[in-house]
Amino acid sequence: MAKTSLDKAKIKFLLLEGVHQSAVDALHASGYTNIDYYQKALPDDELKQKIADAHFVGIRSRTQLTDDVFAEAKKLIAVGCFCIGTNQVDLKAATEHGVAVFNAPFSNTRSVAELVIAEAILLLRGIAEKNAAAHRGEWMKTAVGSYEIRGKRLGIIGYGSIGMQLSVIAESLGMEVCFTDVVNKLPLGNAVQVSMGELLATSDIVSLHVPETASTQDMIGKNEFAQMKRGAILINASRGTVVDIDALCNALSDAHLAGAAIDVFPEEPRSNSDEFISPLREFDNVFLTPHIGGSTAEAQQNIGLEVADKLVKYSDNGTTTSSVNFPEVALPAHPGKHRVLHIHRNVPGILSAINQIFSENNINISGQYLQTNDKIGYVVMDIDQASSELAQEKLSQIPDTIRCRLLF
Ligand SMILES: NC(=O)C1=CN([C@@H]2O[C@H](COP(=O)(O)OP(=O)(O)OC[C@H]3O[C@@H](n4cnc5c(N)ncnc54)[C@H](O)[C@@H]3O)[C@@H](O)[C@H]2O)C=CC1
Ligand SMILES: O=C(O)C(=O)COP(=O)(O)O
Repeated sequence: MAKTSLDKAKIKFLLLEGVHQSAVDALHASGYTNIDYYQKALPDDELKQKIADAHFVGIRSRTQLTDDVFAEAKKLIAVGCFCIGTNQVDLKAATEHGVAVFNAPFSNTRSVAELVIAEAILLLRGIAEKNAAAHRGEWMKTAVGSYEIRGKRLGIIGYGSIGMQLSVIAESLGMEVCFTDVVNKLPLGNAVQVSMGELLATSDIVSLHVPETASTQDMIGKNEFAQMKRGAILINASRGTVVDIDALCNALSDAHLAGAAIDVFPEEPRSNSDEFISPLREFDNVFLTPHIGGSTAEAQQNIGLEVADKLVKYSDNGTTTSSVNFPEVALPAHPGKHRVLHIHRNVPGILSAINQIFSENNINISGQYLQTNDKIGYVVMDIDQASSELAQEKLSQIPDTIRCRLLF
């Protein structure tokens, strides 16, 4: 088991939102036992209080890590998003505080795609409505407005990991697939890339798979609904901010849309004991699911293992592979040596300042690794034990240093 300069029992992990047990087990197996675990997202003031002495925090999509929260998190080394989206984290603030952020970019992709396909089939058969009616004692046996998905056109907005997975499954069921994306993408199978206008005007089902960004805010509103075919359906398992909910309610009230499946909302309850409030509750022909697109046993277990592993590697030896905000460095073990990790703003002259300190103090470097992105530089040096504290002290004084850690 790798040793760290700080006693592992003192390295505190704050895990929120019911992160899967596999993460806890993986941390324990690597010697990290100081785990503060919560099933729900914490209110802002409690979050600030709990994060103040945490070295690592694990969250899912609900917890907002803002600049204010990072300002309180004086000891924080890394954030693990146990999900795909990282929009809930102020990545700029994380970077400026020298905090590496990791996520699980693929582990729940399949779960989301399967849910979307299931919803597409059920919505084209009017099952949401018929099911709700049956629960009230009504018998809606009719073929009117019921269709197979075979031969129907699926329009995917955002052809990334989930959009592409969905595309393949949909084609295997006999659907025709078109998609739109800000980037030119290699279409899988017979899918075709089209403009947003063409996608909206020709698709029987429109499914959203974009991240939450400024460009996707309210991307589907009144104008977009007006361009959709009468009787089409909308599926949103991306982020709540992507759809204008009032405009969606109007499109449903006017029966312009035949139905919808919405998994994500602009405001989501913090825990299962809080009420879910939405104007969509009145529509029988809308599947409302509590942000569970990625919530399957398979996905959650894999995410737990994947993100815990990334946090452990970063804590044990400084590896940042697949970090979403840090330069990526895959580091070998450093037996018998101390490892200095220097995170700095990416301005000219830092590497030469570092090397000058080593040369002036006669410190031999047995391994040096450097990677930068547009914001920060990450330099890792393996040196003799006798010089490591001096090196850390001197390196910390270099202007534009964000953080300097020592591992052994
Ligand atoms: N409901 C749930 O439980 C889950 C929701 N998600 C959400 O799904 C999103 C997508 O996930 P992935 O497919 O893995 O992400 P991805 O990053 O692989 O794909 C996103 C795609 O959207 C495209 N895109 C970005 N801005 C766009 C715009 N303005 N117009 C058109 N295309 C645009 C990108 O170029 C990319 O191809 C995540 O960011 C997350 O918010 C992810 C997992 C579970
Ligand atoms: O992976 C994502 O981006 C999701 O939206 C899933 O979020 P969750 O972990 O279920 O809160």
